[in-house]
Amino acid sequence: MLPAVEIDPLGVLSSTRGVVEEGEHVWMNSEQIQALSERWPELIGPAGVSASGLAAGYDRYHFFDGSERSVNWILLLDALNFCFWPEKDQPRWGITYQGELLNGYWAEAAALTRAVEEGRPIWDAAYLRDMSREELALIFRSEQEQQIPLFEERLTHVHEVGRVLLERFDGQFSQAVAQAAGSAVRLVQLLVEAFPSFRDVARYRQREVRFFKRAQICVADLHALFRGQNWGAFYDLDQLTIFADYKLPQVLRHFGVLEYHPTLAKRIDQQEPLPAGSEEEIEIRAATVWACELLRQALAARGLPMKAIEIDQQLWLLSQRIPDMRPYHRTRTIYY
Ligand SMILES: Nc1nc2c(c(CN[C@H]3C=C[C@H](O)[C@@H]3O)cn2[C@@H]2O[C@H](COP(=O)(O)O)[C@@H](O)[C@H]2O)c(=O)[nH]1
Repeated sequence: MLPAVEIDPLGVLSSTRGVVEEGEHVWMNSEQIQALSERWPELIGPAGVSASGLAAGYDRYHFFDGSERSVNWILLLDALNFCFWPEKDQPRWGITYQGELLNGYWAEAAALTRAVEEGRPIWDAAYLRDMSREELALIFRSEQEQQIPLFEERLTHVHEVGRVLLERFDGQFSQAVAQAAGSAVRLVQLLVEAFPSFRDVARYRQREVRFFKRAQICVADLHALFRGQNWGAFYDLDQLTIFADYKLPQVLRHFGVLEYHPTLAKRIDQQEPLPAGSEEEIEIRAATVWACELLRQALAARGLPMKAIEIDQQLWLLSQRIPDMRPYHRTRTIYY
């Protein structure tokens, strides 16, 4: 049985609880959660993330000028922050930035930083609303000739961000942040209500299941890049959950925290596509949310209180450094 959770205003923990309890394809291993909580200090090390919430050195891929332009830039970053992996046996999409070959999320952030440096006003709502296919292709251009996956969906998201910003927030996401009045939960709810592409909600056996991954990470990124100041200041970040992407389940499985039914494990290890909305996909994401909640409780019990978003960041950065993990699940989706 899963423990009770006092506060869950977004309804992510409560809506995923049933999936974890009924799931038949994915399990959590409580001994391995305990073991991971005991290894945590040695794994994460004293460094961990720098005070800014951004791991040292990653700032260079993120445009930041402290103005409302940065607030719009972060919204765009997370409107496009999904699905960077190629078709089976194809090379990954990536870009060369400042002489460094980047792929995945880092390539996305760097491409959007490169765009600003090249004079493309991607922080301007009208420019986003009217962006051409050719312009977006230039923004994500790759020397390796690979096209970023789900290009058309990304163009749709760019237009949506511009249009909704102009319709609802006078072109400035900072106005939405101001309306949230310091509440991360409120801003997540605003994002999900106003921007359809952020409405990361699934259905599992006739029930609604909420993950809100890109809405939650957008708020966490605002907090990190603004170092908790002005548009990055929130009083209830402890009420956010981890962000159910494809790297966290991969690293949790690596530590034996998540276990997959042999049939599912085989499909994932052979990089077979896992349909969006399938029971297996939803069970992987729900178990990821709950495994991190149990890890958070185990860490707190050992005198290591951490927010879910801090556990998320540490696990994700760790997942970027561990070589030769078994593949992550391949669900072609705009949600993560
Ligand atoms: N759960 C969680 N998922 C995260 C992130 C990030 C980057 N954010 C941090 C980076 C710098 C700052 O510290 C930000 O906080 C990207 N992703 C997801 O990973 C996937 C990309 O993986 P790969 O293909 O290997 O690049 C994709 O689903 C993407 O949406 C996170 O932090 N947590």
